[in-house]
Amino acid sequence: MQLASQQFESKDVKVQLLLTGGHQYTVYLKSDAPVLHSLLTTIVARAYKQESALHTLFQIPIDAGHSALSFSSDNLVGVVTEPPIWVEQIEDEKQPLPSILNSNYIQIENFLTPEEHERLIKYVLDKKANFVPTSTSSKEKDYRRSMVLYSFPEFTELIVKRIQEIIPDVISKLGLPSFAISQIESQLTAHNHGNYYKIHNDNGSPETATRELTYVYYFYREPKSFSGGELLIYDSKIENNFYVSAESFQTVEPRNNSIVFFISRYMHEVKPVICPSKAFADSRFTINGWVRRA
Ligand SMILES: O=C(O)CCC(=O)C(=O)O
Ligand SMILES: [Fe+2]
Repeated sequence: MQLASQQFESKDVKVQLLLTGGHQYTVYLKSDAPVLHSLLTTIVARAYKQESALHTLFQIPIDAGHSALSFSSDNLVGVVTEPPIWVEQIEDEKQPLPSILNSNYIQIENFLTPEEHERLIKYVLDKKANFVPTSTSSKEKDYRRSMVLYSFPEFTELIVKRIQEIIPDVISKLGLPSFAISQIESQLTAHNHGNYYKIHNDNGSPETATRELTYVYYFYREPKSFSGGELLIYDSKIENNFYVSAESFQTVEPRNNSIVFFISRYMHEVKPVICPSKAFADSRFTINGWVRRA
């Protein structure tokens, strides 16, 4: 806060000081006297509840300098000036906007060997008939559209083993304190034309509360026959002492044979996939799941 008193020539001002307890004193000050400026500043500071500005000792000469009027700024309630002195309040530069915490994620390329990747593609094409439509825990309609394969034992073990190998490094790169892992869950999804998953987090229900990290391994047949399907991970901001999702986000490209890790409580969404052929084999595939803490 600043104070801008009008620019005027120095002249005598009759100043009535209103103090706590109903005390009043009248003093005469020059309009450009620093003490007059301090008196007015104190009133403005009180209006803005700036406690730090409210602990000044005022000492004002009275009786032509034969006496001194001393009081603490805490006791100053008001100031009457004659002629009037209007105080213009200039607010400081705008309060900084609530700080945005950029979401942190890591994406690791070439997660599986080319042979494993190829075997996996063959495998999902074989299992097409076992995929079922996805749902969400809230069962909300039109919130999520994709297909999922819940059982794929031939690959679960491989994926979980690979994740276990790198997880300490992932946790440290994400800047998280290490935690004891109880379980690594996995599912296999296919997003085809028009499929998506609207904004959600992965640990918002009692059954999912121990999910600490989400991972998504992306794979598809080359040449790539879809576009879209980006994963948006929303940043956070503090509102009323709570972390809430911000409007800004990080965009993750679902790159073939890459795996992404992020904190399960982050809000995220999958943008609609455009897959002109609509062929299952051209889908955006994932093996994704969650690392649970003990
Ligand atoms: O497919 C993705 O990129 C993310 C999927 C997802 O958010 C989920 O299954 O919870
Ligand atoms: Fe998710």
